[in-house]
Amino acid sequence: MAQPDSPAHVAILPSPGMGHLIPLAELAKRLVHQHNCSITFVIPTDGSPSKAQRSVLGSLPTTIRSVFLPPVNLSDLPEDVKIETTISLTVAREMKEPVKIPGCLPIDGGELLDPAQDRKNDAYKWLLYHTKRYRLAEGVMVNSFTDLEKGSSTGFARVPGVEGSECLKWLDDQPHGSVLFVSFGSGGTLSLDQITELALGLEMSEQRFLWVARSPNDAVSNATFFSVDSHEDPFNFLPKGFLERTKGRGLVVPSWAPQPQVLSHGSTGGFLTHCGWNSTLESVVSGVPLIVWPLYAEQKMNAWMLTQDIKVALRPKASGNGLIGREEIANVARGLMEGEEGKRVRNRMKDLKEAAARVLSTEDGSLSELARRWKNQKWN
Ligand SMILES: O=c1ccn([C@@H]2O[C@H](COP(=O)(O)OP(=O)(O)O[C@H]3O[C@H](CO)[C@@H](O)[C@H](O)[C@H]3O)[C@@H](O)[C@H]2O)c(=O)[nH]1
Repeated sequence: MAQPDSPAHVAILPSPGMGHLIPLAELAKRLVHQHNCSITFVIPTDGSPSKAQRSVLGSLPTTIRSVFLPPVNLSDLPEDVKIETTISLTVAREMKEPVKIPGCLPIDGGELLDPAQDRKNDAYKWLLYHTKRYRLAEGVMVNSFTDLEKGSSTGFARVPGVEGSECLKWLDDQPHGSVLFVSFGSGGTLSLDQITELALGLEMSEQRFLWVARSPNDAVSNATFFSVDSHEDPFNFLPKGFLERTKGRGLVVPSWAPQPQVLSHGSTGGFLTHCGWNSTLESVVSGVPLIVWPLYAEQKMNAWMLTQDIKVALRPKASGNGLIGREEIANVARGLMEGEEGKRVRNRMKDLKEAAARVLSTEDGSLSELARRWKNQKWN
């Protein structure tokens, strides 16, 4: 409850999906740094927070706090449920299910340790404070042994560390502007046949590439929207011998890569993207031209704008069976990285990068006005 000259405390409720959390995290940083607001993220979820969510939230200044709402059980929804319904239910429902801690048997909330029971109590805040700091440690010694707590030790080993640095190191060794980054956002998945065509197309193109691969889903194209992680090892679905044949020239990473850092790396020269809006903006900010491959949501509209209006992207065509074939992928990848058409979109992207830098370096008038209104708001 802000007094006229005390800083506003803003609660941000991002709807599910990394593509919604990431821009709000950027907004939160601006509100803290430029307008002295304090921020609490209130995050809905259908399970335990994903690695990617934890990594974004963990990278924020300590003045930005986050609390996770109890996970919602969505298992009784019909199979053909649309993502908009799932998102709405995740934001609206109260959870009565046992808490799912990674690697552990689901446990009734009442059985959790005492300080977790009363959110108003200081002990609860200290519990959150200390547990969040565990991830800062290089390692953790635990007074137990694996056979006693198999599940939880596996879950614990999956907590994110310096993951992602592998691909940045690999990029360091590649020539300037030579690598095509291939990624379908936080939720995008392809069918098995399409994965095969994409892999063989990248191979045929003879371009360098960094591909964030997920296991296939033949039914929907946004199968990892909520969880990011593939359910099965994506490498099991690549064509036989593909990794060996492209070794050195291509790198495949499972499920997630540090995308903004990849896009701003000097070796990255193109981005094959599903056209999520954040991916689009991140590419613009880094001046990286695009190959557009829209999958769901409003991505076709973004692809249209990028190819037809501002003309910073090339678009491969699907064949009669709905698949984008390997030859088409190879041609478009070569076209972007080496062709005349690629040169044209690259130059336009360079101009846009400069325009984006101008916007980022100036004070945002509308945000200042909003912060001023929040600050002066009279609360009942
Ligand atoms: O391996 C990865 C994959 C993604 N990201 C990040 O995740 C975000 C993905 O956002 P976005 O490109 O917008 O894709 P979605 O997560 O699919 O976003 C949803 O929300 C967007 C609006 O916020 C819409 O434009 C999209 O269509 C919708 O799918 C970006 O910041 C990426 O940098 C990574 O860091 N590493």
